[in-house]
Amino acid sequence: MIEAADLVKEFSRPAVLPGRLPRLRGLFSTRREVTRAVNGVSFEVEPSELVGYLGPNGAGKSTTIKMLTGILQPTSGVCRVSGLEPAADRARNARNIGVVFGQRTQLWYDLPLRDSFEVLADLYGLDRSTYRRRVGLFTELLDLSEFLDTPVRSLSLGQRMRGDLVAAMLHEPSILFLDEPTVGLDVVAKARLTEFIVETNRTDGTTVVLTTHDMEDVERLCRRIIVIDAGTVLYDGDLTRLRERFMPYRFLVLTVAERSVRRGVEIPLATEVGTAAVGAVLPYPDRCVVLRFDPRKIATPELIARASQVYQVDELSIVDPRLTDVISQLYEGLPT
Ligand SMILES: Nc1ncnc2c1ncn2[C@@H]1O[C@H](COP(=O)(O)OP(=O)(O)OP(=O)(O)O)[C@@H](O)[C@H]1O
Repeated sequence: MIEAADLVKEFSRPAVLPGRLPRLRGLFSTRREVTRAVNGVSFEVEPSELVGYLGPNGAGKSTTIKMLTGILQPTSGVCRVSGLEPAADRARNARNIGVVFGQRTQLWYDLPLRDSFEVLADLYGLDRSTYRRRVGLFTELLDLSEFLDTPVRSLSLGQRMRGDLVAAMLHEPSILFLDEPTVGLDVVAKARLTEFIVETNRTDGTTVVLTTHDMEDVERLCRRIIVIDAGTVLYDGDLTRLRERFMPYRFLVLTVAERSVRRGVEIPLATEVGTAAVGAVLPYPDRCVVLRFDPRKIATPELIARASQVYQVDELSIVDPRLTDVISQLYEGLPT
């Protein structure tokens, strides 16, 4: 469905010259500085996949998305989306894809939301019955009825994002590119949006490429992630396997009756760590014991049984390392 093969994008701009009045001198210089934003990225996305495209600031995520949507022409390499070359076949590509850039809107600020949808429906040549069916469906799923007639400039960020999603999906695209769709949204708005994305992917089989810094979104939505840094792919695969490779342990979090119930018994294959390692997970940190263990070396029930011999346990839970920490580890290239 989507194919990127050795994709490269360079940006070139006039060099900043040293010395006095650099900007003025730059006007008369032919020297240019080149930034290689995407540096040989290759991947494939199958129909109906929901893939997270992750990376730190400036990694080249948006630049990749812009090449796949036809906004930018690659410097070299090839990309194909539903068999089309996006930059060369922009109009046809636009019929197959929906795009949301969270930082920008494709709606018209002065028009009520409904009128923006009408304009887009005309642009896509949707017949009236399809248009009505789609807007009806989205109005219900995303709860738009209260603000359909409100000018876009007066919408809250969450309402505007919901409007942008509908705008991207009116023409029933088979592929959705979402570039930070939940940035700045509160938890309720975020949950509504992510549910909608999951539902669209599941029921319509829409292929989704999602760029985000929000690891909660990633955990909720994606089984597969592609991680890039400095324009190069660092990891492409299953989220579970990423955890296994970079942080192959889990935490057993215990609330104990008293901190002093140790009876000098060792718990092999588990290390006691501070709550900071898993975040403050319990309301009584002074009675909280956190054991780090490798589930490949000791089965969780066995560890729990052993821990119960050492501590008088009131409550327990198993916590995985935070995805943020796993990804940071990946950026640093330090498998444990
Ligand atoms: N139009 C442009 N002209 C020059 N350099 C650019 C341009 N667009 C992006 N870049 C540079 O390319 C690199 C990658 O930028 P890009 O926006 O793709 O990163 P990103 O991974 O989406 O980052 P973020 O998470 O901050 O949005 C950065 O160094 C950026 O400064």
